[in-house]
Amino acid sequence: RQTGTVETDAEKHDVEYLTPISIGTPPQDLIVDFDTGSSDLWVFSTEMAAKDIKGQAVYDPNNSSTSEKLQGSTWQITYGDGSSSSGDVYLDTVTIGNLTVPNQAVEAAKKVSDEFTDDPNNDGLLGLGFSSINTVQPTPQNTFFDNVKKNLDTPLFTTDLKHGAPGSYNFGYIDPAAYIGNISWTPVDNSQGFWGFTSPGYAVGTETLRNHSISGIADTGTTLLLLPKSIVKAYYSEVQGAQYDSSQGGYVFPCSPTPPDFVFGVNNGIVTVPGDMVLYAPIDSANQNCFGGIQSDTGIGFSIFGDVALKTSFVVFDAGGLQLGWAAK
Ligand SMILES: CC1CCN(C(=N)N)CC1
Ligand SMILES: CC1CCN(C(=N)N)CC1
Repeated sequence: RQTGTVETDAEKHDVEYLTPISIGTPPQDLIVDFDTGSSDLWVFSTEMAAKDIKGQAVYDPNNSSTSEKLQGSTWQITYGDGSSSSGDVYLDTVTIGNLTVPNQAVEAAKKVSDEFTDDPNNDGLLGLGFSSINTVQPTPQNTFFDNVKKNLDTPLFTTDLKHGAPGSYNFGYIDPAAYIGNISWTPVDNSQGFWGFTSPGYAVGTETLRNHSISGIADTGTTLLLLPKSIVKAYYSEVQGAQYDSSQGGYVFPCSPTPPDFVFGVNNGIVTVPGDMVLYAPIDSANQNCFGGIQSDTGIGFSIFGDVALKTSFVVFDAGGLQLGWAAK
């Protein structure tokens, strides 16, 4: 049985976290977005039109002695922000850190939308959601984690995303040095293929927790913390000068003073999002006004505990116990 670890690094404003992987023989190195909110491993490839590739590394199945085309299989995925990609499928060796899966479904892109073409540092996505929402047709394929978990000491992975510093994804073990205090555990609802859970409530600043069920998903592929409109309104009502700015598509507020912390419950524990993490990014060159890291989940159907929430914590994605563990660090 094994364990593994790989370092992940944030793009500007922690908009996404990029992690190196190797595909094929000899190994082809790509840097991809590990995404617990989806379940396809897809990469830029030599099958794409040259105009759609602007700086990304590509996977060339013809340059891998271990690639094997999954005849007749295709994939197509659209993400929450409207971006999309599609293509065909190979089985090939995929290595993350010291962990290798010999026959991983590698979804080679033939087409990607502009959001991906215009993101030169991102060579694809590695889904860490449940394989039930893999988009390969006619036969959905397993995620890397689903394929590797039988070889792990225990079937879990952990995230330790950080603000403006390298973080890590660990597989098969819980690193006691990576967190402080106790881990708060809560059951996972994977019925929609996500790492879903229900938080019992929230608080603004130092007030006591308000009882308010918040059902959402732990999602490394979403940048912000997207919550019910009523909670977002309650939070920004306590931020001086905060207002909904339709041109920006969300709440903005003066970058100073630092806004209050946002706290959400996890079972009988709490997770604190420090006010300075809610200061997501300046919207003007004078850095006067900032776009909020907490925004509304309207239209999605559930909340999304994205990177703004995850980077405050050490989080255990436990497929064995079907539970999420949140700890401070
Ligand atoms: C429900 C949505 C959450 C954001 N997405 C994602 N991380 N892949 C898409 C699905
Ligand atoms: C979950 C995915 C959403 C779309 N992405 C993007 N536009 N770069 C990547 C992450």
